[in-house]
Amino acid sequence: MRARIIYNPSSGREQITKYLLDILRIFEQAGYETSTYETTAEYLSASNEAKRAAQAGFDLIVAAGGDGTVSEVINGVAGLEKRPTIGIIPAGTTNDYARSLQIPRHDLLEAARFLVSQEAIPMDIGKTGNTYFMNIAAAGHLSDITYEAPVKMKALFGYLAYLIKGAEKLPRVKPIQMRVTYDGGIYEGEASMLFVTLTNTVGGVSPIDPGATIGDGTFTLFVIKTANILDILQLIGMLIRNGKHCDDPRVLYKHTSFVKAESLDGQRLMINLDGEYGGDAPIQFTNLHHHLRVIGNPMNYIDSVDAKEKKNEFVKALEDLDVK
Ligand SMILES: Nc1ncnc2c1ncn2[C@@H]1O[C@H](COP(=O)(O)OP(=O)(O)OP(=O)(O)O)[C@@H](O)[C@H]1O
Repeated sequence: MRARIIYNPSSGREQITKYLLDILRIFEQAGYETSTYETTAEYLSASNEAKRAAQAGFDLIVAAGGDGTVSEVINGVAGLEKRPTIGIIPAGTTNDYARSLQIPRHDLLEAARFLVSQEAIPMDIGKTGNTYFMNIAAAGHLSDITYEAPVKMKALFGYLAYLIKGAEKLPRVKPIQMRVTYDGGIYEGEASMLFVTLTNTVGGVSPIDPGATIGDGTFTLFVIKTANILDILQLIGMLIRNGKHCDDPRVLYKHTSFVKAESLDGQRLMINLDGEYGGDAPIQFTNLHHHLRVIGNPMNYIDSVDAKEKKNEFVKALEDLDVK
């Protein structure tokens, strides 16, 4: 068995290089003939190397970095006929995907030991055009906000902090007349944003969808029909407190294997794929069922202590704003 570790030396707190020899030792001792590749700032360096290594016959490709590196590695191999198993050493700042797979996130060596001791499981990924996403596609005003917000606000908790702190100052969010097509239905009407999710943790908030079964071939689709900031904050409160947002009449909530989103009134509908700009609507997302084998355990997600603390902070911030 051969493993290729693609690591981003600049991810997170730049710790990965320090632990690299120990990580190599863990993989070698587990029976992998292991080599490493250091990514560069050059566009798609992790992607290109992942593709090359897959074509060279590596059995396992480990993305050691943040969500950006993981996304690049997955995009490098997802279009190939023969795809290696993917492992993740979470060395970034948010590490959403690793969180949803329950990979240890606070100790790089523990993550490496986890990878050599756990099974790979088949995961669904999303496809739009020639781009793949593993966690979330978002569209609408919330993604507009992301581009103005500082980099660290990429994650959902960042969005929330931004929304909550700036609630009074935010420009009025104008609804967009949208058509959203999904398995067996069409929503046509006003909406401010939509989310298409594959895992149950986004920006550290989980579960996004208490009714989701990870890897069942469907996305969870949320269309937020309201553009009123107070309504949106209330929905966020429900998401954090009890998951009741799924049943709220201001939300369209579906499980579907494809989604098509269109803007009907000429307003720009920007798409964000796993935290990066991913083009404009009209756009179609397709769920590729069990397309990649990824090491981890996406079931039975339990909030970590830090997730609980963050949730409490947000509930408090919402209460301070008098959002019930
Ligand atoms: N050697 C390098 N020097 C500088 N930047 C790099 C290098 N290698 C990769 N990059 C850049 O790092 C970015 C990806 O970072 P990544 O997501 O892995 O870490 P992060 O931003 O710290 O974590 P997170 O996404 O979890 O916040 C890409 O934009 C990529 O071009």
